[in-house]
Amino acid sequence: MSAEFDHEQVAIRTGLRSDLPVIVAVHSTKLGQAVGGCRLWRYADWRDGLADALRLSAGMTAKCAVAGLANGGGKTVVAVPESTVLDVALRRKVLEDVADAVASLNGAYATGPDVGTTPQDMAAIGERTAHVFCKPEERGGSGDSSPATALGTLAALRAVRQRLHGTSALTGARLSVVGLGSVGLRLARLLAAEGAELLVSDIDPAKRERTGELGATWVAPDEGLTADVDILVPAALGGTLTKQIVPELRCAAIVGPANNQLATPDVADLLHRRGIFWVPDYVASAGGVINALTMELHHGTAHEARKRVEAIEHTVADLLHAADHQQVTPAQAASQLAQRRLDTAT
Ligand SMILES: NC(=O)c1ccc[n+]([C@@H]2O[C@H](COP(=O)([O-])OP(=O)(O)OC[C@H]3O[C@@H](n4cnc5c(N)ncnc54)[C@H](O)[C@@H]3O)[C@@H](O)[C@H]2O)c1
Repeated sequence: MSAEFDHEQVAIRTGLRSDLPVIVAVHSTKLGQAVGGCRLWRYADWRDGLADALRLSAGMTAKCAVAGLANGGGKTVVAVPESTVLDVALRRKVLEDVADAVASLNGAYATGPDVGTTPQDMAAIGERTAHVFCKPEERGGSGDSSPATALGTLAALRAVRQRLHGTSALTGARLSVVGLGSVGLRLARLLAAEGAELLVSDIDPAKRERTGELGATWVAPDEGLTADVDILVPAALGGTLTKQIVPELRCAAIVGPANNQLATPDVADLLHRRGIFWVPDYVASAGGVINALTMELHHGTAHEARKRVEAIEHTVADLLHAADHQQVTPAQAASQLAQRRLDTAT
């Protein structure tokens, strides 16, 4: 993030009902209404929550711009002190405070689920403001974003497979999926159905039961990361790609839905120097947000939403091509594309 303040506005208020700090950062509305999830998380110092809101809202601007969405970036963070017990009653008050903060921005920003919040919480927020997405299907929303995120990651994988082996079919491709949660398991099922050869891993040993249905081989997460495969698919938490792990990697490419995969930004250059394609996580994982925004904020059909999610394949193919052409990393090509789209916005 730049050292200069480059957000359009940041609202920080003490929630009237919850008495907790509610932070809404609107980074950009150049391309359209700013969007970004509501993070309900514990912080030792509320200013760490502010730093998260600033960083994550800027990330949403880039994510929407590269995905070709007519939206900008924003984020809500409710910074819960470590000593506070977040019971059902307090949670309800928090959601009402968030709804009022979002409503006060008069449509500049819409919120959705993030770490610590769910589609049900969005329904509660939706009782006080229309500027919310990913409500449950029975409440008129698009519901759980994991299936669309998995589908979008599959599209990104196709582009990389094409680049590596001249075919977009994943049949016979060797992949290591690290993390069998909501997205990882769905993605592994799609890959297994297409005949990919899968290694799967998770820190939760109970997930091992899934290997049978997937026809996959179970390995420890560390082994999964450094396995000799075509494509590594990080689908757990962030920060797994460290400077130390880069020399150990034996994959040709890394494409996965996990957020913030790089421990530090310079790892993108190290991967590039090792000849490993790394598709930025915010590009590969955009399916969920593309689906929700297309259906809920832009009132498109499920079919249109699916087509836009599948178009991630073209986005990634174009980025790999641009990276080659300009002798830059795919990460640099993605941020250049985002900047171009923002610069040309009217
Ligand atoms: N759910 C979405 O629509 C969505 C959208 C964009 C990005 N993402 C990102 O994708 C990733 C997965 O999301 P999810 O919704 O499936 O989460 P999840 O919590 O359902 O699943 C995460 C899985 O990773 C496992 N895990 C945690 N640490 C691990 C480790 N060190 N090694 C191996 N496994 C580990 C957990 O046991 C769990 O099974 C997250 O980084 C999330 O931020 C998700």
